[in-house]
Amino acid sequence: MMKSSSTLVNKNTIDTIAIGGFDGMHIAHQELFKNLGKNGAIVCIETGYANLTPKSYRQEYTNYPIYYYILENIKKLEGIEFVKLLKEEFTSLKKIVIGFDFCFGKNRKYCIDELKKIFDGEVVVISEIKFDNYPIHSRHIREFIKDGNIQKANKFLGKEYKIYGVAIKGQGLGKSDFVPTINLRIDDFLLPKDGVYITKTYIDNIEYNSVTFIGNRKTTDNSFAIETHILNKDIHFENINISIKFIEKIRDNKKFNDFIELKNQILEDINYAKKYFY
Ligand SMILES: Cc1cc2nc3c(=O)[nH]c(=O)nc-3n(C[C@H](O)[C@H](O)[C@H](O)COP(=O)(O)O)c2cc1C
Ligand SMILES: Nc1ncnc2c1ncn2[C@@H]1O[C@H](COP(=O)(O)OP(=O)(O)O)[C@@H](O)[C@H]1O
Repeated sequence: MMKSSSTLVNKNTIDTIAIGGFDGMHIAHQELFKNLGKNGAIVCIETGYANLTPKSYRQEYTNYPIYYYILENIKKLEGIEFVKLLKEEFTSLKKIVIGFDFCFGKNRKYCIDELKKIFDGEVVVISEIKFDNYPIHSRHIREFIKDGNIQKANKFLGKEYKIYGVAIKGQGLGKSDFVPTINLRIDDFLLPKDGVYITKTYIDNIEYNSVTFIGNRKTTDNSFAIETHILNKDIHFENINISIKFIEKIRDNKKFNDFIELKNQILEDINYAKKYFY
């Protein structure tokens, strides 16, 4: 039932765990982790809809080992059964760190008070963390990203929003008629609103300044594309695994009357991004 992302840590030494979904590994999640001490671990409840840091991508944002429970497998457990499961998994467990709104088990009927009654160790409860008086939650961050409000999403995340994908073949028009681009296929990650963004692109762990287009190529073949143009470099790469960090939205997607108008706009986008970087 449980999958460990860390093979280096002996589970029996873990004395403190933080529990939650932790999609995004945002600022509030990091506040919980500050209470984990030197033998801590993170227990992720996988809901199946995590799309800010899906699957094991959460590990990039913490040095603590992460263990996963599939929600489907544990959601029917009574409180006592869930705590028993945790104690069996982590035989030295003494402390559980949760947020103010943590509930678990059958019909989510067990919350902080019940956990304190059932668990014979310490329960540390973190009160609601806010940014500029606005509560920080993954669902709010998803809305910011869907609105293209990347700067706000990044503030809540405490880092730049990053997605992973693979390079795929494009129309072959970029190089000849516009600017060269890497076309991407992205699975699992939430995509920002259609438009053009200032981004950083990572290939083989090398960071490149870039601009990224997301949307239907209304001016050419109308098909959906995610395309990145690397600034100031003609790159050749073998690795098809690519990641992109979003910094700021430049503009919405648009249909142009002809290729020349689109090319001029792309050159303007590039200049705008260059002003940010250089
Ligand atoms: C910075 C940038 C901005 C773009 N903006 C638009 C746009 O507003 N409307 C559009 O139809 N296509 C836009 N595109 C996509 C171009 O249509 C696309 O790069 C071109 O069709 C080449 O596609 P290919 O790489 O598959 O050959 C943009 C591309 C880049 C790199
Ligand atoms: N803004 C917050 N302040 C304090 N604790 C939080 C906050 N957001 C989440 N938590 C706690 O972090 C853990 C993971 O919560 P989760 O539900 O995955 O986060 P989110 O609410 O962002 O979706 C839970 O124990 C939860 O109570």
